[in-house]
Amino acid sequence: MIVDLNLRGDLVIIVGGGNEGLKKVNSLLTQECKILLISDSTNRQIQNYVKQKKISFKKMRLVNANFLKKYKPFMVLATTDDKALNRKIVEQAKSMRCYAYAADDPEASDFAFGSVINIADTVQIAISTGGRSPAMARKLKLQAEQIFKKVIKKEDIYHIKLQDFARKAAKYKIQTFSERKKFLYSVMNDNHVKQLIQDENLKKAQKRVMEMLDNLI
Ligand SMILES: C[C@@]1(CC(=O)O)c2cc3[nH]c(cc4nc(cc5[nH]c(cc(n2)[C@H]1CCC(=O)O)[C@@](C)(CC(=O)O)[C@@H]5CCC(=O)O)C(CC(=O)O)=C4CCC(=O)O)c(CCC(=O)O)c3CC(=O)O
Ligand SMILES: NC(=O)C1=CN([C@@H]2O[C@H](COP(=O)(O)OP(=O)(O)OC[C@H]3O[C@@H](n4cnc5c(N)ncnc54)[C@H](O)[C@@H]3O)[C@@H](O)[C@H]2O)C=CC1
Repeated sequence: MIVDLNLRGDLVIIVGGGNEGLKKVNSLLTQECKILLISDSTNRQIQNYVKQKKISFKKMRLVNANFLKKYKPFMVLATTDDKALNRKIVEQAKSMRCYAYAADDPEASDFAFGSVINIADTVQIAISTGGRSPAMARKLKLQAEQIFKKVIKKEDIYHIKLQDFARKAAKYKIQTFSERKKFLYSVMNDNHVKQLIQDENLKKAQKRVMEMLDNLI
């Protein structure tokens, strides 16, 4: 099952600062969570993230998973190249009731990563082969990316941003679900809104939404 996790404000610990550790940091950076990376060495990209204060870093050579007890993570990702250590980290994380993952151990992990197409940090499309072939998941992503980047247009991204605005305003001002739904579709199909979005004028489109909302009441 593919789900879109809400990690906002949560602590995620990544152990291992190599290729896999970096991939995981990159997936988490957009999620507004706190990221702590623990590793005895890192690469340049990770060092840049530390300098930019996007992640916290502890330089440490681990022999077991006892260090985890000091923290209250929501999720723990073991990405070292030491299988026995990764397994110990997963076991410790599970005993603390947090979500556990090891890059080299799909059986022991609570979840797997999909191959994700990210469009304007607004739409995410995940492809998974359920562990059958990560290489094919990547290949299909590259193929599908070409198509989705044509199908999902700049206007759609603006419409998503405007819908986000409109549904927050509607939740506050319109009492019933069916009326809110009708209103949101009317915003999507409104010719004036469509024109403003064509002109990339989100501010005026938001004003138009508020007018439409006022006209309802
Ligand atoms: C089960 C899963 C759990 C997980 O880690 O999440 C898993 C497990 C493992 N992958 C391994 C190897 C490779 N992984 C990739 C690539 C990706 N792997 C990803 C996900 C997943 N990998 C989950 C299943 C997803 C699914 O099935 O759809 C992607 C989609 C997302 C991501 O990693 O963020 C990302 C592409 C991202 C992108 O670019 O779009 C490549 C290809 C390459 O690098 O070019 C190879 C080499 C070729 C090959 O093996 O296919 C090994 C080591 C095996 C060994 O030692 O031989 C294990 C461990 C094992 O199987 O024991
Ligand atoms: N799930 C996936 O998609 C994939 C998984 N893998 C698996 O992921 C694992 C990691 O791969 P890479 O990141 O490429 O390896 P890597 O060698 O680039 O990185 C390993 C990192 O772990 C750190 N580390 C190792 N032992 C440590 C210890 N005792 N204490 C603290 N830090 C320690 C190292 O300093 C290094 O930063 C491998 O076991 C590999 O089989 C590899 C490719 C894809």
